[in-house]
Amino acid sequence: MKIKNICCIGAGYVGGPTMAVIAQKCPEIDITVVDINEKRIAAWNDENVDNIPIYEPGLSEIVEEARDRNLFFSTDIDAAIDKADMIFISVNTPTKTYGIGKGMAADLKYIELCARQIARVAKDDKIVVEKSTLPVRTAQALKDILDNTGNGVNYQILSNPEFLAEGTAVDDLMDPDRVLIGGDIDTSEGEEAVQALVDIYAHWVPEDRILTTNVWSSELSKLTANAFLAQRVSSINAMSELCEKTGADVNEVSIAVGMDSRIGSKFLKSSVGFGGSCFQKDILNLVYIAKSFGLNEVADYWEQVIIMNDHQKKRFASNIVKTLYNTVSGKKIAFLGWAFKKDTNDTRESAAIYVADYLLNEQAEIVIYDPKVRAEQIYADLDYLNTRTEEENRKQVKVVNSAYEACEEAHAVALLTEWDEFKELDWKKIYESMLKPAFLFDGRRLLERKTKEKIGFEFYAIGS
Ligand SMILES: NC(=O)C1=CN([C@@H]2O[C@H](COP(=O)(O)OP(=O)(O)OC[C@H]3O[C@@H](n4cnc5c(N)ncnc54)[C@H](O)[C@@H]3O)[C@@H](O)[C@H]2O)C=CC1
Ligand SMILES: O=C(O)[C@H]1O[C@H](OP(=O)(O)OP(=O)(O)OC[C@H]2O[C@@H](n3ccc(=O)[nH]c3=O)[C@H](O)[C@@H]2O)[C@H](O)[C@@H](O)[C@@H]1O
Repeated sequence: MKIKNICCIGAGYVGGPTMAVIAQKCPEIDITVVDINEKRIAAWNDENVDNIPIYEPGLSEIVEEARDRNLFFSTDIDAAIDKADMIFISVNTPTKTYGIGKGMAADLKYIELCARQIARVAKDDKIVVEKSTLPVRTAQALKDILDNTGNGVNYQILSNPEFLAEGTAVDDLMDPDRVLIGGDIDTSEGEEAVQALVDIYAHWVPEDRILTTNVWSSELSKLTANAFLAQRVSSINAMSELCEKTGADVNEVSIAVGMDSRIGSKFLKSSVGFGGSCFQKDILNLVYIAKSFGLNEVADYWEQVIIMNDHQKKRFASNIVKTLYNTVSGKKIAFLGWAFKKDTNDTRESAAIYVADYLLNEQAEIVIYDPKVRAEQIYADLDYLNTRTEEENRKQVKVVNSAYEACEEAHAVALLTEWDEFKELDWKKIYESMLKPAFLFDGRRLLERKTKEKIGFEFYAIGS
């Protein structure tokens, strides 16, 4: 079966870049990415390609090449569904904030709305692809909704989880470690649907890296991969606290441990804590699923990854207060970085938000600089926590356009995101503009201790 038209529901961090790359690699397929968010679609269509809503190195060039050739962004969801042979669902699946499973389970209302819309609109057979990260067995629920419309349309449901990381989305999509496709491989229709998706990826991914499994293995592998990755960060962060007490250095420990080929060197960088839209939500979801099967030990095991991460963020913030003579009330703290990692404008669950909230509770004044995050986003992140009024957040927090401006007359600088440009700053100039003693807290192990101490900073870095 040859796919001619694809519709992707959800023009976010996954839907946008993923479809842009498929469009570039498969010029014979027409791809329409749709969303209910009109502003987002307008931004994807912005004449100036630098204004597309998601910042990812290399993405704007690809969008520029494929847009209006075989890549389209639209709010006309019905039309795109009607035309498509294959429909990707790439909508958000946040943690539930209400009802049963509140604070843990994945909220599947957006997924269900998509399924109902497809069921209402579709007139001919469709392959529906789960691109969003979903609890294991969600495909069954999708199938129930789609099959019960009684309009004679046949659906094949595939699971094709996305493993891209933000900041490297384009590279990850161009050269993935693996592409995972789960389908109903016991039937010939299922096999045919799986093959249709394999054929798309095979335009640029070597076939030995395209893995096909049953649907449940595919759904569960995505949650497992994120849990394992986050667990590595929590594991090294747990060691960072022990390093600080013993004179060991977490970077040295990480290199020594990572050289064991059974352990591997990647994802062992100690930090102020992992952020991002997915690690926490996906682990909470895993914990919820385990509990719902009565697997309490399994649930507790994975929950500890989150507990450790919360501890790391809190410990970084409380260390700032302790070091600044047990009070930051009325003191100016400069924040370098707000995004949850470098090379992205995404701030979801960024450690910086929680460190700021802690310090604001201690009545600090915070001045923030991030090269890619806008002031409205920073205020929205703080307001979302509901810890204080919007007016108070605006009074206590300022957002500025340069690192130097942020640090001027600050009592302390906290480095929260590992942007490369922070390494190149004129740290002597920063030191001179600060109040003394000038404290520098490196939450990312980005800066070299020796040179900063030589300048005169009181220097603290995670894990040393
Ligand atoms: N952000 C990431 O790096 C990764 C995310 N994922 C998963 O991919 C999924 C999507 O994540 P993101 O792209 O980050 O989310 P996002 O929030 O950036 O984008 C989702 C989009 O779906 C739209 N949407 C929601 N309901 C809709 C509906 N009924 N009809 C049309 N549009 C609708 C929203 O308006 C939004 O623009 C999630 O399940 C996430 O766990 C997987 C791998 C990486
Ligand atoms: O499902 C998802 O959303 C994605 O989640 C992560 O990608 P992402 O969150 O974009 O970014 P990561 O590079 O994984 O970083 C996550 C957080 O962990 C932190 N981190 C990462 C690695 C490390 O060694 N130390 C560390 O503190 C980062 O600073 C960041 O805050 C996974 O890496 C992707 O494979 C997955 O597709």
